[in-house]
Amino acid sequence: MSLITLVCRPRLTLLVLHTGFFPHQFARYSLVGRGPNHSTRIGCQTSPNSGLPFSSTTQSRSHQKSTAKYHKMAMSTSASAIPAEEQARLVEESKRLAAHQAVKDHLIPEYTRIGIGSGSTVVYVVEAIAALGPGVTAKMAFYPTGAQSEELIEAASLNLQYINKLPAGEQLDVAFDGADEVDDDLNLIKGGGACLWQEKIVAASAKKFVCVADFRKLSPRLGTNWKKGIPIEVLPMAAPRVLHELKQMGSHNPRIRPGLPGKAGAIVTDNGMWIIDAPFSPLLLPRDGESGIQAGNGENGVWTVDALADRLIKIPGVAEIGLFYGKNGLEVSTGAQKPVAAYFGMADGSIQLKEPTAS
Ligand SMILES: O=C[C@H](O)[C@H](O)[C@H](O)COP(=O)(O)O
Repeated sequence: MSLITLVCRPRLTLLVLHTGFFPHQFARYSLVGRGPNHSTRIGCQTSPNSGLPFSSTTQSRSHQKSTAKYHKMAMSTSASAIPAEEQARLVEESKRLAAHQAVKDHLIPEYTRIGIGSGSTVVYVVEAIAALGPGVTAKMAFYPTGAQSEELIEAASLNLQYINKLPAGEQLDVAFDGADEVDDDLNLIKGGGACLWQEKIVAASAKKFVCVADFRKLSPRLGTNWKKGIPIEVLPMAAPRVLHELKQMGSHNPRIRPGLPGKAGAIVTDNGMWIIDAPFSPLLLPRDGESGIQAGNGENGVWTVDALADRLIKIPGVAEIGLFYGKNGLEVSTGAQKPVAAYFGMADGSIQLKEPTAS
């Protein structure tokens, strides 16, 4: 890979790179800085993402200038214009591109403890790590977030270790994971593949959590592109009363996720729980509440991410929720749920990187 251009401004850095993944075109790598005011046991599955549109044209105003390229890409890849096979290929290449760049940027050879998330994008994270060879990886231990990532680690002949063996008070150096949707504040929806509880434990155990995704996951607000609802891991015996409470909170048609076609009845997670998918109207960002607008506390079904997450986790019977919110690892030394960086492979072969900026 050869660096062609490097431009740095206070909140915007643009790197233009060639990559080997898209030999037919230049792959661009853009870093978008954000201002504070911008806008049968099935266990973990690879998330089908059928609820996502192939292309997304939604971006906050503050991102319009820096993501003009993104709009161009989205228009040129409308679902009707591109055959399904080509769409699938572009999505897979986008995932691979994001994953390889994230590993290149964040897997420092001196690291010894690495968290590996779940889903179809993480497959390329493991691919990129394995490609580094035993000379780099032999002294590293890899911590899975469920049965699927455990298999990925073993299949790549990487050293498997478990989070319950992490000495108290110590942290992973980095954790990589996918997401179903990522908003302007780097809040995430996760759990589309029925993994979320172990993912949250591993992400919160890492000094830095890095998210990898394809362009369909990029969204100004959670619930804009991902319409299936917020995945909530629940104790099976509590499911009926959790459903009732979710409806009272304004969720539109929350449902227990079925295990079909693989399993009749409810899907069962790696932790023996069920998943409820609870759709809400697109969630506001915390600043909407702070700006004096009377919204975000559930009145008329309108929630901010933080208010909804705080409320959901308190429902008796809820084990964990698929909202990753609050602080990131740059803001707190332990327990952060939000990523310090999110890499999006774009359909035109570029990479968009979202990072928090100091306020
Ligand atoms: O439950 C699944 C996990 O949260 C995944 O990380 C998430 O669904 C994204 O999966 P994928 O990379 O397959 O889109």
